[in-house]
Amino acid sequence: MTELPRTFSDELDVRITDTSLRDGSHHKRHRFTAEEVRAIVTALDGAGVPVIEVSHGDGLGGSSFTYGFSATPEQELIALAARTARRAKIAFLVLPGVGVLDDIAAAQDGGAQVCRIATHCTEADVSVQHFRLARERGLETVGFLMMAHSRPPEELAAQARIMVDAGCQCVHVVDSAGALVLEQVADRVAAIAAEVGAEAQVGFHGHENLGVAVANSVAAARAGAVQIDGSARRFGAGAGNTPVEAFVGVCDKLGIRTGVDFFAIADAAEDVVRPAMPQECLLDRAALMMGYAGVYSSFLRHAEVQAERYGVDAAALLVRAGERKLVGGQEDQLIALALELRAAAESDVDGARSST
Ligand SMILES: CC[C@H](O)CC(=O)C(=O)O
Ligand SMILES: [Mn+2]
Repeated sequence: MTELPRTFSDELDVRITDTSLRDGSHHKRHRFTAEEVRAIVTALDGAGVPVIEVSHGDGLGGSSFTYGFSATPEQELIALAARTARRAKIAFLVLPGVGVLDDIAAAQDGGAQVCRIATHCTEADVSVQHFRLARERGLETVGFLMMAHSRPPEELAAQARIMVDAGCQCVHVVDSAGALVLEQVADRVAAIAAEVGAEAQVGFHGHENLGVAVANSVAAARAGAVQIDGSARRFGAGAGNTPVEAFVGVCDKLGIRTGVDFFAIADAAEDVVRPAMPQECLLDRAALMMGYAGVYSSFLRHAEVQAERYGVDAAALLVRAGERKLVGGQEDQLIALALELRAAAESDVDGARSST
């Protein structure tokens, strides 16, 4: 195995960020209560998870008609999480344009320490002022290159360079669609490490839509990623994220040190996180289609709503979204695609009638 860079401490090979209280927000339609956040932070922190991300699923400012309204204001949840955690750092996500600079300042005032800034993987330039502000304010910074399956490694590396020059301290390969498999992850991590590795870390954020999120996360670590995201019980969009408890168990067996207690995180996932989930994150047909066709995992709930409303199949709608290469922020185009599918189905019926 390639030796892992030891950038955090002599005791840690990879640093895990649990994102159930942010990516899980998509699955829960942004309905987290204060009590759930308190209980989950307490359990994850107790298990030794070093970073816990809390935000609306679409990041700061995401509570809206477009993405769905939060049941509890995210800044309240961030401040509550920061007061609750004894050891873990609290992270938040911001998508420039959805969240604004003032939102970053407010999250830090609430006690958050890690600012994660996400852009589509060809649009890193929109994050420059956000990284600058975050660094000026002394926040730790992470950059998310979302939908990373859609561009080749060298293009991602060029985008990573933009983020790092602006102040990003760790660039994540973000497999938003759960569409990457094994060496496709490793190649992307390695290309970014070759470009920015002397100045910044590389990380990986996986989704389970093709059932390989743990394996992908190991591939990322072996290629040089030192920050790995996951969610206890896979609580995330689509089929969910890399299950933290399984990843920790696999790392224990491979001698990759995460600092997380396997038995404690297994208990947290089962006894605390699962009860807060509306249902398990399923690797069902719709989720599989997202991995196969390369669709944003956060589109799943939106596709289900539009499929129901227009009487079309959610999996077929997601495949069409993949063909059209929709990106985050284009959720409303699912309505147009659902109408197209319905019109196609109606003309099939009319055609069948006129030929009988
Ligand atoms: C809409 C933001 C998105 O959920 C960020 C993320 O976790 C991903 O792209 O996978
Ligand atoms: Mn995600």
